Order: sequence, then structure tokens, then C-alpha cells
Amino acid sequence: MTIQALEQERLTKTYEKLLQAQQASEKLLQKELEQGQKDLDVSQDDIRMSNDNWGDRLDSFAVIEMKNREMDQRRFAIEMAEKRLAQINRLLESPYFGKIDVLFDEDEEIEPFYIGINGFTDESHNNLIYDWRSPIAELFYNNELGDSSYEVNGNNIDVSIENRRQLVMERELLKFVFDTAVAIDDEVLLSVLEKDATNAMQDITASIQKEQNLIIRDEKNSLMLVNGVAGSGKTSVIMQRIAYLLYRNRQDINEDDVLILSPNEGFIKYISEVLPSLGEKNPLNLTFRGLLEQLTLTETETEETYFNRITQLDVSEQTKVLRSQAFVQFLKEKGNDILSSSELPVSGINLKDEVLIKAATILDYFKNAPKTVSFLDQVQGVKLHLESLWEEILNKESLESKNQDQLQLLSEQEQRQLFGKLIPDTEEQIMRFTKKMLRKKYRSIPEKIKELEWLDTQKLMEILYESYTGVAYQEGEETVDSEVIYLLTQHLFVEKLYAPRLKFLFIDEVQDYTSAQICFIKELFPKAKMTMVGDEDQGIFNSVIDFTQIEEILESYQGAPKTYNLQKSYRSSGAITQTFNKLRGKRHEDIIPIQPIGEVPSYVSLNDFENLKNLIESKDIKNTRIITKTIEETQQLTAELDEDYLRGRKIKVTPISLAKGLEFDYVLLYDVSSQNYQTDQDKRLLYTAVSRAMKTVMITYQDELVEWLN
Ligand SMILES: Nc1ncnc2c1ncn2[C@@H]1O[C@H](COP(=O)(O)OP(=O)(O)OP(=O)(O)O)[C@@H](O)[C@H]1O
Repeated sequence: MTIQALEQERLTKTYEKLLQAQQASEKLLQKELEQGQKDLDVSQDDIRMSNDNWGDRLDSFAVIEMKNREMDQRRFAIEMAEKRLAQINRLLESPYFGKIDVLFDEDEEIEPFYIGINGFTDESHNNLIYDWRSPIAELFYNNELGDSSYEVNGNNIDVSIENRRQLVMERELLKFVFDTAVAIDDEVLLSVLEKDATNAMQDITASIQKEQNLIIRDEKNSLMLVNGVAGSGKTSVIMQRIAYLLYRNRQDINEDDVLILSPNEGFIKYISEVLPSLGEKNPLNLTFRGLLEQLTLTETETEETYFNRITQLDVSEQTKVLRSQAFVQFLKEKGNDILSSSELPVSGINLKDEVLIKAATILDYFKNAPKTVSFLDQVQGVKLHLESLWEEILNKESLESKNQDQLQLLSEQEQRQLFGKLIPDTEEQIMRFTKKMLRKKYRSIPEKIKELEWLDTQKLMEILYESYTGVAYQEGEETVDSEVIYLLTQHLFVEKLYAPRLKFLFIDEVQDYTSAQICFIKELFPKAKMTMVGDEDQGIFNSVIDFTQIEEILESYQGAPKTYNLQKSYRSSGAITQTFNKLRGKRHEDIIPIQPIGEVPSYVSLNDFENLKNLIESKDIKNTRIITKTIEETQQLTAELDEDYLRGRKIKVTPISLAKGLEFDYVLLYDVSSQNYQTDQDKRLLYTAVSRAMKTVMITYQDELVEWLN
């Protein structure tokens, strides 16, 4: 029998078992659901609250308690049954993709292990498929034959890998089998890469490469920094790593302990199906702007304004300071002393025109606060004082005859409305109800005290800025940069920001973060284990940071990160990869293209929009993404070419900043002329744009093509 026939036979048997398991699971689920409904009906009859006496009531509570417990158990059973059925259904699409033959001991027989997207055990407890995240599966991804080892619960197990096989199947049909020892190239990988682009990112479980696998399975390092070329699988690695960590730490973490920070809203949608397709729930996925919005519950600048601003060449001196690590360092080192000895921006607490607590009183509290404690503790101490002061004021006021008179003037109807009953006519009760009345009248005051309305955080930030730079802070529009320093001022000196206690944080496109943003994230999530991925050459914004800087920042907090480099590029054809390779910084090693050479990029000289339309017509361009350098160019092109016309041809126009992280089969780059692309930042923009293309790229320009591509 050939290998193909043997494996087909095994697949047919496994498939049969999967179908049986599917039927059994469906039946079980149906039974649980029906039983659940019955329980619900019965409990409604059972639970008749007895009001006769205490003993009967307690009995009723005990019955409710027991029914609740039963229903919880039922819900759990239903969830488990649904989960198992979903796993089986996923496996039925493609049961497994890998096989390793392992020899544990010379005297023993070789044991085969089949690896799939989930594990599967038949009714006799035979492990027919191992989950790709199980310890033994590591051997498959290590991609080597002979002596090897893998780890189970911290113990190293030495083995010999006798064979590694890749299998491509569609449902019960085996399409190809490759043994690593025979195949020189990774045929499976190449066939996966041949596929067309889709609207949603796909998982890469069946073809994870050795160097990617090291990152996915790294559980030793709490800080990881991955510098990978365009198309090297950085985002894919993040997604697979999350699935891996959720599986391996099922007892301790779930998706709520994880946060992904993504470059833009479109990208969040693009990656949203990967984890569900692996049977995991999506964790919270935000842009950095979105994170700020969650913290402040207000909107900062829009994504478009933000990208417009950070793609400009010029950055004001003030913004440079707000973005710098040095300023954050200054805040942390000197902030307490500066604020403790500054004139504080404090205001009194009022209700309309009535001053209830004077600014001078608050300042006195600050004066009397011990200077040995941090400024944040002083603020919190003052807040406590204000809270008790407010209680004292209310007590005093409720003894005042003018207030008591006011209470007694209330009609019976008003009394009922305010207190739900009539006020008893004793001295003590009058005082109590006067206080109640005042509490209602001044209900916003405790809120104002609690929310620190009496201390102007913005002004505190300005004091700190001025001490650092020697020049006054220029108030203007709120930007992401000013917001970061505002929130840091609040977090360090006024009141700690509420942030979920994350266990894992993932940052994609980390090269686009400012130093201050990275510091801010570290301050906010001090305990989270972090995986940051990015590509220095894709730093397309004026906020670009290099990886040495990132390492320095991380080191200043928690020690050096473990760094990884990914040098192979999977997304684009060989010719496109060579083209964007030309656009990288000189000190970088060449990118290794994985795909065959494919079609060479074409270059077309164009003079105006009209010509672009002619080009689209003459070459019958369809299903294409036109990428422009700026948002304005996108708006201009869309208007000139007409949205309906573009829709009819399935052409979309997108600026580079919003095409980040995405990929398209056919790309047309608009106006890559030497006029339009001049600076180093432009070069990185172009590198990012070219590397979005998978199959073909057409590069258009006016007058003269940019010299980097000549
Ligand atoms: N091991 C792999 N097997 C199959 N496909 C892969 C593999 N690694 C990467 N790819 C594919 O390569 C493309 C690029 O991957 P991904 O977007 O994760 O890379 P990236 O490094 O984040 O890219 P960029 O920084 O350029 O946006 C995707 O289509 C992805 O599916």
C-alpha cells in the first residue's frame, strides 16, 4: 500500500469516528437542552414562596438555592456539550494536518501522533488527534528529525523523531501527503500561500514555521519584542500565541485577562475571526486611541484626524516633549517635589453661586499635609478631609433654624414625595429629616469631592510642563499626545486610573508608538506580560521609535525584553518582496522571500486623474486596492473617479495609514513620483504600501519615478 493509501485509510476511519461523535454530541446536547427546559418548568411549579411562617420561608429559600445549583450544573453541561460539538464540527472540515512518528525508547515501538486544530478522543479514550497546542505537538513544529525533546510540566522528555509528515485534507478526502525527509520545500506552506486574499485574516496553524513557533510557545519571558520584516507573520504569531496561552493556562486565565492593541479600526475587524476559528473567544481589541477613550469615557481626536496629524512631517516642539521618554522620566523623578512646592490650581466647591467649601480651606488642607508622602497621597488625604468636612457641614446645617423651618414648610404631599412618608414631629427626627433634605438638595457635592473637581489636573500638567521646558504650555486642541500626559499626570499625582488587571498584553505595530505611550502602557499595566511586535521599516508616522529605544524604555521598568527577529516574508510574491526590500534601511539584512518570484511589478507614467481612468479602462483593472500616500489623496481620487464607478469595478482607494497590517491581491500605488516621496519617512511609507500587495503591484508616477525604485 502506498503512503497515500495508508493515510487515506486512517483518515476514513477517523472521519467515521468523528461523525459518530458528532451524532452522539448532538443527541447529548439535545437531551441536556430538553432536560434544562423541563427543570425550568418544574422549578416554576416547585417554587411557591410560602409566607406562612419563618420555618416555611426558610424551606422555600433552601428549595430555590437547590434549584439554582441544579440549573448552574445544567448550564455547565450544556456549555460543555456545545463546546465539544463545535470542536468536532471544526475537525470535520479538516481533521488533522500533521503526523510525527516518535520513538521514546529503543526497545519500544514507534508511536504515531496526529496533530489537528483541536484534540479528539474516541469513546475508548484513544487519542486520535492531538491539539496543536499540546506538548507533543511542539515536536511537529520544530521541524527536525532525529534526537529531540519536548517539555511536559517542566520536565524534559528525550525522544527520537523518526518521521514528520504533513497532510492536506478536505473533510474525509486526503489530498496530499508530504514527508519532510523527502520534500525540500515546504509544499504545504506554499500551497497555503497561493490562496487569494480574503476579507478576514486566516489562522496559520497547519503551517506555523519553526521560528514563529518559538515565539508562539514562549512562556518563559514576560517581555518579548519581535522585530519582523513586512509579511513575516507578526500579527499571525500574536493570534496563534493568544490561542496557545489561553489553552495552556485554561485554569488561570480567560480572554478577559488579555488585551490586544491594534493599529486601526479596520484592522481590528480584519483579525476578528482568527481566534473564533480556533475555538477561542476574542479578547478586548482596541486601538491606542480606543484605550484612551475607555479610560476617559470621552472621545479624543478622530482616527482620521489622528492619522492626518501623525503623517505630517512637522511636529511642534511641544508635541515632541509630550512624546518623549525624558519628559515622562522627569515627571516620575521630579513631579512630586515640583507639585508639593507649587501654587496649586484649586477651586472652591459650589452649588450654583453658593460657595460651600472655599478654595482657601482646601489649600489649608494641602499646607498641613505631611510633605514626606507622595503628592498623590496628599491629594487623596485632602479628599478624605473634604468628605468628613462635608458631613460636618451637613450636621451643622441641619441644626440651623432656617433649614429646619424650610423642612417644616413642606406640605404633606411634598413630604411624601421627598421621604415616602410624613415627618414625625420630634426634635431629633426634625434634625434627621432636615439632614436628609439637605443631602438631597446638595447631592452633587459628594460627587464633586469624589471626582476631584476642586483640583485642576490639566493645570497640574501645565505646571509640570513649564518646569521641564521653561516655557508655558500652549493650550490647543486635545490630541492623543496631550491626553497621554494628562492621564499620566492624573495616574501619578492625582488618582490612580482604573485599568483591568491584565495578565497578557499584545501590541501590534509597536514602531508607531511614541516613547511616552509605551511608558504610559507600562505604568497602567505594570503586571501584564507583554508581547510587542513591529517593523522598524514600517514606522510611517512622525512619531517613529526605533527598537533600541523601545528596549531602553522596557529596561528602565522591568529589565531587558527577550528579542526575536523574523527575516522571512510570506505575504508577497518574490518579485514584490524584492521590490520592498530595496526600500529598507541600509543596515538591515535582506529579506528572505518565501513565495516564488511571480509577476514583476509594472511601472506606469501618468499625468492626471483622467489618465488614471484611461489606465483602469485600458488594462481593465478590477478587484484592486489603490493605495495613496495621504488621506487627502484618497478623498481627491474617490471624488474624481466617482464612488459608483469604483464600486462597479470593485476598486477601493485607501491611504497607507489605513492599509496598515492589511493585504490585497492586486495593488495600484498612486503617484510614486520623486516629488511625492522624498524623506526617510516617505521611504518607510512606500515600503509599507508595496508590502501590502500579494500577487501584483502596479506603480504609477507623474514626471519621474522615485529614485529608490529606479
Ligand atoms: N507560517 C505561515 N503559514 C502560512 N501563512 C503565513 C505564515 N506566516 C505568515 N503567513 C501569511 O503571511 C501574511 C502576512 O502575515 P501577517 O499579516 O501576520 O504578517 P505581519 O508581519 O504582521 O505583516 P505586516 O507587518 O507587513 O503587516 C498573511 O497572509 C499570513 O497568513
